[in-house]
Amino acid sequence: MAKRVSIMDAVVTSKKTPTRVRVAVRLRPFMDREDKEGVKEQRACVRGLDSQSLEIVNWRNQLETMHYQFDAFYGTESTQREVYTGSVYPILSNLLTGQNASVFAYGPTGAGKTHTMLGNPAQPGIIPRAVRDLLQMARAASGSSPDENWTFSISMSYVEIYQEKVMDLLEPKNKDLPIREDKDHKILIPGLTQKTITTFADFDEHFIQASQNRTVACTKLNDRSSRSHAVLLIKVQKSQQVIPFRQFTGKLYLIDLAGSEDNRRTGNQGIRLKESGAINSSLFTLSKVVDALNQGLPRIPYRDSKLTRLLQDSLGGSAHSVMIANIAPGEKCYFDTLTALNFAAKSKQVINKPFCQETTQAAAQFTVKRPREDMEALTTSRQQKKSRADSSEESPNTSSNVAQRKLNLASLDPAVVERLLKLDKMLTEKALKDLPLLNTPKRERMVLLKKLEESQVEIEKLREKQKELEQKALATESQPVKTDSSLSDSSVNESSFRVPLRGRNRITSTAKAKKVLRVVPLKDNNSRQTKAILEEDMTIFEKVRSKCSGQENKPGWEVNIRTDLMQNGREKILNLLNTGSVKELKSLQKIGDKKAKLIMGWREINGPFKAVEDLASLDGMSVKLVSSFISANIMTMLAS
Ligand SMILES: Nc1ncnc2c1ncn2[C@@H]1O[C@H](COP(=O)(O)OP(=O)(O)OP(=O)(O)O)[C@@H](O)[C@H]1O
Repeated sequence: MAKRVSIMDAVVTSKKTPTRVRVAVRLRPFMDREDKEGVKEQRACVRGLDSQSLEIVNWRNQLETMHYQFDAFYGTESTQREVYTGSVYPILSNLLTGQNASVFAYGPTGAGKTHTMLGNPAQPGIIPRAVRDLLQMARAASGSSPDENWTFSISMSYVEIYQEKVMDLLEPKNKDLPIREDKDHKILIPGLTQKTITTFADFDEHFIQASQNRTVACTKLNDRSSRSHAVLLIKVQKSQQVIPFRQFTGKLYLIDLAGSEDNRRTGNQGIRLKESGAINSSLFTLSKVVDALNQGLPRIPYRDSKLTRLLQDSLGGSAHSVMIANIAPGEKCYFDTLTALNFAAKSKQVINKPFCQETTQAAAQFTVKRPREDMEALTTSRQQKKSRADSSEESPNTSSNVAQRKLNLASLDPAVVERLLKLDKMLTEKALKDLPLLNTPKRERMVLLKKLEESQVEIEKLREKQKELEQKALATESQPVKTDSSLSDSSVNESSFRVPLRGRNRITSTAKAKKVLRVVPLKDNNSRQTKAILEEDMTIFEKVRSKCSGQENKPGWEVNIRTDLMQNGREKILNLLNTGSVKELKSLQKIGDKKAKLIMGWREINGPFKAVEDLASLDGMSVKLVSSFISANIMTMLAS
């Protein structure tokens, strides 16, 4: 039986390699505003020691300091580029192999999270740099392996979690979107807007517009304080354009968390206080998630807040994660800084298990068949039609059928498909990506359609060839074969036909007749007529062992029947095939109930058989089987 595989059935998951969450700390410089407020005159409570460690004053004893070690420490003089190249760029390549990654900025309000993630036109931050590099990496990888023919498609989504509601920043009317988890524990936001980006200009356009929808407000500690957690999702889809149409999807989360707020210092009231409550509560859940992961607790409270639900992949999940803890230098921020450092320190113990998942789309197109079935498919067009009919009878809900219907939908002229694909390839090669002709799934379907068309033409050609060969073989078989003089028994006519009893052992060379056997009639063995026919017209020879083909042949038997008798027998078989009832047909050798019914059916549809050989077009019959059917019945027919 042919086995059908559904369109997305073939899913391969790579080995999960445990990887620690990477933690970097960035200390921002004193700001002008802090100068005016006299904050700068205060002592800095924290300072860097080297590229990985820092010290902070011990609040219990001002003469002591506490040391912290991280994966990276960026001091007040560090540039946006240093932070990006040191901590973010190294994880980006994972996206192109179908793995997830996430970068999130954590820290108290006003400590520099938005500056680090977004920056400004003069000092672009992680987000614009990562998007630009991903676009470049994808472009370079598209042409790197012409044999495998990979294409990349990059899309973006942008959400904010404002007061425990997921808001679509690309489509502001999508408020309070749900967060779901699929069977592989991957987090999804159904209904979230996704924009394809092929150039950085595309990204800029969507991002700038979406950023205007973000909720920011002036607080005592920050003129433009983020009142929500902002999550930019960049999806990289890598698709193979040739069989087996492998596909990888990597997701990059770039997260600018809202800052923890001490409302005695922010002076928040009313709505700002409410926002602050939601922010602090979700950050508290974030801290509980990290604690639970570090303690190996069976329940991790991801579901206790929208933020942790969304970060599920980044903390203890499948992403390569980088946390950048932003801190401010002033003494006034001491406890916020200490809390951020403690959170950062415990986060670096969290272990993630990144893996990549590969789907193969081609599966639905190709049925897995045993070689025998392939042969049968080639010999009878009828069987082909039947199998096609079978597949269309499948339940409409099976995914293979869905794929089939998709193909039917795209029932375009093959020449049109060919031209569309060529055009699309030209556009891709010329990097006219802002003019996409076909989206990825459409293109894949077109490629599949073309392949299918080509295979069908190929099958048709093979079928023709097979028919030709069969006819040739038949013609050769039905030609008189000259017998060797050594076989010139009086009963063997020169123009006799050879009907093999054992096809494979048939020997037509100079085999010497050893002994003559009399055949016992198959039916009515008392009939005089039969005896006469047998004695007169048939002789069976035991063949001697022969080395004609370089190997020893087993002794075989061969019957030679006079041409006119042979013809007579065939006509009798043909007559029975055309007029016999099921019962009468079953009286023939090698015809059972099923075949008898098939013969009746064939007659009804096509009219009478013109030759016994027409039986080959029945399901389950072949030229070879018909030949052995004739051999098995001819003598009985002659005797009847
Ligand atoms: N490394 C830095 N170099 C120069 N300026 C910085 C740096 N970090 C932060 N700033 C400035 O400090 C101010 C506050 O930073 P930012 O808005 O990024 O803080 P935040 O942590 O995002 O605050 P909130 O949580 O309230 O949104 C901004 O004016 C920003 O430009």
